[in-house]
Amino acid sequence: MDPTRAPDFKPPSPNEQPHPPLDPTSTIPKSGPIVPYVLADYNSSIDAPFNINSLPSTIASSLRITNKSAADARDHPNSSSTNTTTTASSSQRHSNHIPLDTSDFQPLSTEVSSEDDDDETIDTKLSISAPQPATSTEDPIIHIGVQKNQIADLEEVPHGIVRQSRSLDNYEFPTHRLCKSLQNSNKLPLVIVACGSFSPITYLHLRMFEMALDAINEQTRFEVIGGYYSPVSDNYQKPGLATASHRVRMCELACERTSSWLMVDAWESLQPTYQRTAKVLDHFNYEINVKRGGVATVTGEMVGVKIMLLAGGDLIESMGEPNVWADADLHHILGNYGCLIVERTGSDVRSFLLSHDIMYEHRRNVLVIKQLIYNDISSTKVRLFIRRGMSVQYLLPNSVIRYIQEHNLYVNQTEPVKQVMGGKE
Ligand SMILES: Nc1ncnc2c1ncn2[C@@H]1O[C@H](COP(=O)(O)OP(=O)(O)OP(=O)(O)O)[C@@H](O)[C@H]1O
Ligand SMILES: NC(=O)c1ccc[n+]([C@@H]2O[C@H](COP(=O)(O)O)[C@@H](O)[C@H]2O)c1
Repeated sequence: MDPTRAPDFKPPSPNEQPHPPLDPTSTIPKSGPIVPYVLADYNSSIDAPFNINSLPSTIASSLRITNKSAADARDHPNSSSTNTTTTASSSQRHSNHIPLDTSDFQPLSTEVSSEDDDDETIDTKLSISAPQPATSTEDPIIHIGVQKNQIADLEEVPHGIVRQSRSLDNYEFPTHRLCKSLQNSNKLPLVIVACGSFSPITYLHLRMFEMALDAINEQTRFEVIGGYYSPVSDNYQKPGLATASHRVRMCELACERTSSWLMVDAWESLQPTYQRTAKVLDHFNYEINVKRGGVATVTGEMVGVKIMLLAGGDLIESMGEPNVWADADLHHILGNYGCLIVERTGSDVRSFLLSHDIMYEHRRNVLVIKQLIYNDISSTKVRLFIRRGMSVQYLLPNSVIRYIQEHNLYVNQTEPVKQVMGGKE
C-alpha cells in the first residue's frame, strides 16, 4: 500500500489533532452500528416497522435533521459563495440535476456514440433496491429512466453521460441518482463512498459496490440510497495516475454506462491540496445531511443518512502501517461513519480487525464482505497491459477502454514492471 505522497502530507503523530480539523460529530447522524446485532441495540425485530420515535431518544434525535442543520449549512466552511444561500428545501428542489453547461450536452443520437457525443437525462427517482420489470408498453430505449433490468444494454444504448464540473468554481454535488426517499419503512438510509485512485476504474471497482449492496441488503437494516466514487486528486502523486480529470471522466463513463445507481463526485479530485479520507467523508456528510437535510422516510420525515467508506482489504491493512493514517482520523472514519471492507487476496481482513486496536474498538461499525466470485482485477496490471499493447477487453467497460485509446493514456508510462508484478497481489 502506498503511503500518502502529497507534498504537504505530514506523518500523523498519535496525540496530535490532524489539519485541517475534522468536522464536529454533532453534524454526523448517529445511526448505530452496521453489523446485524444492531437490531438488539434497538430492541426490535427485523420485521418491525421502522419508526423514528421508537428509537432510543439519543439515536432518534441525532437522526432527525433539525433546522439547526440548515443553519449549520449556511455557516459551514465548505460552503461556496453560491452554496451559502442554499437552504435544504431549495437544494432539494434542485437536487435532481447537476447544473451543467449546455455545451456539455449534445443532441440525443440514435447511433452508438463516443463518450462526448450523446445525451439524455437519467432517471431521478430510481430505486436501487426495487427494480421494476419492463412492460410491453415501455420504451425499450431509455426514456424516463434506466431500470435495473436494462443494465446489460447500457453500453449499447446511447444515453446522456452526466459531466462533472472541471473546476471548484462551478462544482455541484451530483445527486441525479441519489434516492429522494426511502422505499422501506423498516430501514435506515445509507450512502456508500469508495475512495481511491481508479487509474483506470475496472470491473472490480464496479463489482465492489454490487457486493456491498448485496451484503447490506442481506445482513443489515440499512437501505442503500446511493453510491459514489471519489477519485483522489493529482496531489496524491502515486505512480501510474492519469490526471484527475481523466480518472473522473472514466469513472463517470463506467457508472453511467454500466450502472443504474452509481455516481462520481469530483470534489476531492478538484481540491488544490490532498484531502485525507476522513475529510472526504465529512464532505459527503456535509452535502447530504447538513446541506440537504438527509433523506425522506416513507412518511416524509427527514432523517440523517449513514455514510460508509467502501474499501478493499489492502486499503484497510494500510491503516495499520505507521505514518499513513492519523489515529484521530481512524476513530472518525470507523466510529462516526463506518467501513465496508471487500476481502482481497493477500489480505487477512478478519485477523487484521482483531489485531488493530482502533479497528477492534469500532468493529461493530465495520462489515467485512466476502468475495463469493473471486475478482482480482488490478489497475496496475491493466496499465501494464496497455503499455505492452495487450488486450484489456472484459477487464473494464468498453467506454473506458475507448476513452483510454482516444486520450492515449498509460501508453508511455515508465512505471517499473517489477513493481507492477509484485505488490498487492
Ligand atoms: N482486487 C481487489 N479486491 C478488493 N478490493 C480492491 C481490489 N482492487 C482494488 N480494490 C480496492 O479498490 C479501491 C480503489 O483501489 P485502487 O484505485 O487503488 O485500485 P487498484 O486496482 O488497487 O489500483 P492500483 O493497482 O493502481 O494500486 C481501494 O479501496 C482498493 O482496496
Ligand atoms: N490518511 C489518509 O486519509 C489516507 C492514507 C492513505 C490512503 N488514503 C486514501 O486511500 C485511497 C488509496 O487509494 P489507492 O489504493 O489507489 O492508493 C486514496 O483515496 C487515499 O486518499 C487515505
